Amino acid sequence: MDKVKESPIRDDVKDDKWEVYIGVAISLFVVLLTVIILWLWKKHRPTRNGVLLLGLCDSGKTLLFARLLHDKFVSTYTSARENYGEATWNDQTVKVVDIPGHERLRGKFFDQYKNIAKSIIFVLDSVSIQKEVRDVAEFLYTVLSDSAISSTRPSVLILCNKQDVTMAKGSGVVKNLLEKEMNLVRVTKSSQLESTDDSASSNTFLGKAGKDFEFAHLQPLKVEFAESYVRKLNSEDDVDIESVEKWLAQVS
Ligand SMILES: Nc1nc2c(ncn2[C@@H]2O[C@H](COP(=O)(O)OP(=O)(O)OP(=O)(O)O)[C@@H](O)[C@H]2O)c(=O)[nH]1
Repeated sequence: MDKVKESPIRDDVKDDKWEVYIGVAISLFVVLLTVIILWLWKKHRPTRNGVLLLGLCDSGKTLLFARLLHDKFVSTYTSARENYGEATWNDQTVKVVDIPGHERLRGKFFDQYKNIAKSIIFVLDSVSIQKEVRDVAEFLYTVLSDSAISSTRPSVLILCNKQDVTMAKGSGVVKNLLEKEMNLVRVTKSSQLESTDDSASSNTFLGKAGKDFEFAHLQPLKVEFAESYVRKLNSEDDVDIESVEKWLAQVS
């Protein structure tokens, strides 16, 4: 009887099959690993649904916070820590954080919450703005030039508060005052950076080099201005925060 000769190709075919199986298994493993890594990254990534209330001491942040969240007047004192609460605008639940204005505290709390900022309300006292313009501009410059802010670009509202007081400056005047002062602050900050050769600085240059500072030059970071009062001198329950509520509904 003739012996059936085994084809030498058979082993090669078997080997090829195994290679295909191993290839498919490796591909599946890589896909699965990618899905797991993406899922873990998404789970641990901070959700940007925060509204940060920033500004100097006594600008009215805590009163605004109480109005927005509880629709009531509260007696306030200089905040030593943040106030935190949740509110809903446009069917979106957002975290509202009132950051203390004190110079020694605001940096720490801003750093803690800046990564969740979807929007920032920078509250200022429109009565004392002329006197405080340097401090306001310096803090505002620090906030807007922070690398976390320039990369995530939250919507920014500069709220000219205390409009119930006759001496209060309107938002147009405040904007002009701030643009002039931001120009000076930018020169100081830039020369400070040059003299320290701080190449690791996390702050960005604001506006257009060689041109006077304008908020419009910060695009695509959008900075808007509005007016409000969260109480009247002799009437705690007379408020006007319509501009803020409209803006929040727009940006939430
Ligand atoms: N007339 C008037 N007074 C205001 C207004 N908003 C706040 N105030 C008063 O300003 C003072 C400071 O208000 P707060 O809300 O505590 O200020 P803040 O910005 O939270 O201050 P810090 O906690 O120190 O950062 C309080 O006496 C308020 O009653 C306003 O719109 N009009």
